Amino acid sequence: MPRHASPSPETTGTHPTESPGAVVDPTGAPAAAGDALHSPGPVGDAIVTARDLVKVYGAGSTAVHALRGVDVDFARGALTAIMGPSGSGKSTLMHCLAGLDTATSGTVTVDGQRVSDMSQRQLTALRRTHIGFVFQAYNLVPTLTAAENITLPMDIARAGVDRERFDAVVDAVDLRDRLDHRPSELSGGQQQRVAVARALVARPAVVFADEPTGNLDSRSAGDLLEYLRRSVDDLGQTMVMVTHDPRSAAFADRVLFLADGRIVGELEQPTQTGILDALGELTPETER
Ligand SMILES: Nc1ncnc2c1ncn2[C@@H]1O[C@H](COP(=O)(O)OP(=O)(O)OP(=O)(O)O)[C@@H](O)[C@H]1O
Repeated sequence: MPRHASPSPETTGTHPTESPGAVVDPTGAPAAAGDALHSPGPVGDAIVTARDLVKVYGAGSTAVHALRGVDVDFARGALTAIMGPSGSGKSTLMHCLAGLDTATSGTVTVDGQRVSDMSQRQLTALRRTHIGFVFQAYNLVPTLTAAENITLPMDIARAGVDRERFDAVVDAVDLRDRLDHRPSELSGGQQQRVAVARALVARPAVVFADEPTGNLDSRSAGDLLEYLRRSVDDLGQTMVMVTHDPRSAAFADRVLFLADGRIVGELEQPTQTGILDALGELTPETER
């Protein structure tokens, strides 16, 4: 769902800060910003879904209820941000959606495949073929060039590299003139762009990004977010990004808010101001 025809200045994200995104109510009608957060409604053409997802770490009196029955859909070809206070369950949700962790109960479906029923072996195959990952640390191999790092997962899997896709991805993240460089010859932002290209090149159904700009300075972070946005708009890539940063989240089509293991609301077409207002509603005054 391309909607950012021309990226706006990096300092404000792609949405104007002056007009907050609307908080969506359960009937689907946009409500005025500042209203209480409401549960998200259904999403058409969802590529990732979770139903009544529960994750409990430990047992008995020390049990931690990280997810308390999450129902959520992620739309195909959209960039969705997940936000919420520390400990609200963002990483746990992402790990369960991506097959990196197993939920205690509930179901996860990725691209028509029921992740929650899979064996470890099937999960490994799913992650390799259907899911791309971008983490805070770039995790590049220092002895390989940018091009070799991008195709490494496919080389390991002995899968042929689709040159057309490779070119489209390299252009989307603007790495054409850096392909022969090793990571030590690249800036942090360029290294993360290599990591993004590596995540995208196998045409995954969905890319999960965990604080992808966490190691970058403000300018490089803004650039990276533009490239992530372009990957969604130009390549139709579905992307889910966990972030603490309202500026990063403002690049998304939709922001989901977690609190205490539950999805407590969402913003569509979010702005930084709308996100800050929503976070203010969720975060106890003592933690602000
Ligand atoms: N392996 C684990 N064992 C026990 N408890 C865990 C484990 N992983 C996470 N938790 C707990 O589950 C809850 C949710 O953690 P999670 O990391 O998903 O939150 P988060 O929203 O990603 O937090 P942050 O923003 O600080 O990264 C927290 O109370 C956390 O302490």
